[in-house]
Amino acid sequence: MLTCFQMLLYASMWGLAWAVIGDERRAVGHWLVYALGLALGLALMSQRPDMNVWLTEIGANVALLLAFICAQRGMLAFLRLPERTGEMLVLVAVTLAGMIWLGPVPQPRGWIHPGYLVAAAVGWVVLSTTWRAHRTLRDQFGRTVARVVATTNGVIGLINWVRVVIALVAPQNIVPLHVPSALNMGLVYMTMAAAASFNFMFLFLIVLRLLRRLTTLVQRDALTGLLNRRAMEQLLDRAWSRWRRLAEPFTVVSVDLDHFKHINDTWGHQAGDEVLKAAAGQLVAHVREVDAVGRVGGEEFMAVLEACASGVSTVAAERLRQAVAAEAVQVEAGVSIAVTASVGVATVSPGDANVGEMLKRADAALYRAKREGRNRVCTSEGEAAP
Ligand SMILES: Nc1nc2c(ncn2[C@@H]2O[C@H](COP(=O)(O)OP(=O)(O)OP(=O)(O)O)[C@@H](O)[C@H]2O)c(=O)[nH]1
Repeated sequence: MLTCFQMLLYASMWGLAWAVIGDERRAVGHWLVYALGLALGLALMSQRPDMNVWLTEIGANVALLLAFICAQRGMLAFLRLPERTGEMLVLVAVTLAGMIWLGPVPQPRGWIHPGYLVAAAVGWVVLSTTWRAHRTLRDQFGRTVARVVATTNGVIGLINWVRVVIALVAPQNIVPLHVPSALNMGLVYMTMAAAASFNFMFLFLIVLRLLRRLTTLVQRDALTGLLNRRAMEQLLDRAWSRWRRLAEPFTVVSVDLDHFKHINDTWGHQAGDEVLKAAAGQLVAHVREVDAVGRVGGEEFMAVLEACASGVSTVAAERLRQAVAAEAVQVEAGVSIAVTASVGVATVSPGDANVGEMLKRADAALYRAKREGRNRVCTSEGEAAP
């Protein structure tokens, strides 16, 4: 009954989550049914041998099997993996047929008991799903999380298979689940611990995913996926601190697309958006991994080049200008347009009192590039040949 109460607590937790977390409703719905199904199955089992034997034997076992299937389908839904519906339907049909054929057996006679049929099926569902989900879990949440889930699920699956093995090799040790025995108590505690771990782990993963989404919303530009102005400012502050402490130079490259208003006016806003995305892709593809690229205004981008002194900064900026100019963007079927960009470069210098002064120098260089004919790189010290 204690385990049943624990499951009802999880059910209320998932019920609450279902009401407030829109994006993960499918997975959360599965876990709500899982906790309710487990609570129902355990409640029915605890009524043995007083209640109807079909309900407490077959009914309870069916509830448990469906509950575990829901738990695993929830995991697959959460990871956006196929939910194996056909496979599960076959499994339920075969197990149900087997249980009905065996009929309710209130006093287990060795392995001849519907409960062991269900235990074998549950073990398979849990372990095979864990196997399938492991790599995706590791890719999305890292090794540690994947290991914790594999261990938790592994324990749940193995508990079920161990029950079947004990029933097969030492049937004399088996006493009905509602009768307290060392084996049964061990099973109950292990099940409680594994269930707690499973439920809290996935609640934690939902929160983690929401946090990641929020971070992305706060730091990324929705159109291009690049860092936004706020994220670039934070990044510049960190680069500035490194410069002050370690004298590690860095360079700011301001990139502004030329005549972008004309592109919008001629081909429409959507075509303009495509041009912005293409330029963003080109910029990201042409900086080093340690560098960062952001969209800091309508058609204005910025690259922060780490550990980059003035000698190489012009070469890097020129590479970015050429990369934008090299990409013809398709704005209509059969119509591609060339886009150019003006670029201003400033490398941090001992004369800068703060990062703002450095940015002003980069902006001044950019305006000079515009004034002097566009599609060129200007540095804050002097113009570089395009
Ligand atoms: N499609 C699209 N256009 C945008 C977006 N943000 C800003 N713009 C447009 O970008 C244009 C910028 O125009 P201007 O500042 O005159 O710059 P420009 O036409 O590139 O001229 P120069 O910089 O002098 O070469 C404006 O028409 C804005 O409406 C956006 O997210 N999508």
